[in-house]
Amino acid sequence: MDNSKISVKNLDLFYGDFKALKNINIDIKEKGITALIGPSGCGKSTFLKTLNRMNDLVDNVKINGMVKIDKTDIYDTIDVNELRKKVGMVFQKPNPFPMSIYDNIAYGPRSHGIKDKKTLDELVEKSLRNAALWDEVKDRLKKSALGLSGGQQQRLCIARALAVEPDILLMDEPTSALDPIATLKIEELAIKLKKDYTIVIVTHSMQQAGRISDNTAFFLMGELIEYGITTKLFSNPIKKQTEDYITGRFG
Ligand SMILES: Nc1ncnc2c1ncn2[C@@H]1O[C@H](COP(=O)(O)OP(=O)(O)OP(=O)(O)O)[C@@H](O)[C@H]1O
Repeated sequence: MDNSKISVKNLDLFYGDFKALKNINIDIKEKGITALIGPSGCGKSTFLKTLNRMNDLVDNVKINGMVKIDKTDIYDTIDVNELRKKVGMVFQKPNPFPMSIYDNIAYGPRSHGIKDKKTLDELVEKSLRNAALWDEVKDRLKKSALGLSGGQQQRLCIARALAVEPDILLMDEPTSALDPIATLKIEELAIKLKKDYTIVIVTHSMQQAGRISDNTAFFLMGELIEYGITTKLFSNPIKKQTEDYITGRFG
């Protein structure tokens, strides 16, 4: 599809001899939330990491096929640092750096050459506001990020990802370590951010996929079984495997 933000064609991924992704084809439109669901070990995280080449860091990984972002093959022509600036990532466990809240957010922009204090101050405030954290931390910016609650730390990690002004945000089970209230805040935040960003989120929770995503992709044993509009996939799945999974018959 021509207007895809992310276009994946015939993607296979091997860990050594093990084929973890099998001929994945998917087009993801700009903006909105795409949820990746499926039972443990089906390849959701592996697929997510192909979108910013995080698998490059794993030994013995072999990838065939094509991943295009904005029509550029990310395994061919693009500089990995530029790619990771454009495609931010948030992980399962909040992982703030052991430094102040301010420095956590300023870290990315500084590493991309921004030194001016006023510019950094503005970026820090904007990113924290975007991540719905500013009001809670504006009086303690110089305090350690490790003193924040788990939910605040996860929003800090989202703010840190936003600070380098990405287009795409990858989230790998971002609420699995959080309580229900912190989870709700992250979900509300994701819904707000999807107006401006293309978000791809791995979730174990079908309820979460149903609450926040526009489109859902169901994976099973390394294959993409079904992909479509979330409400339709959950109410009227095309494939039997999808129906079995969403009705709790396996997984
Ligand atoms: N670094 C690795 N080396 C070898 N095999 C791996 C590696 N990472 C993942 N795998 C295997 O690839 C398959 C897919 O794993 P992946 O983590 O992508 O699944 P997942 O759907 O995200 O699972 P979960 O929901 O449990 O996180 C699994 O069989 C897993 O054991």
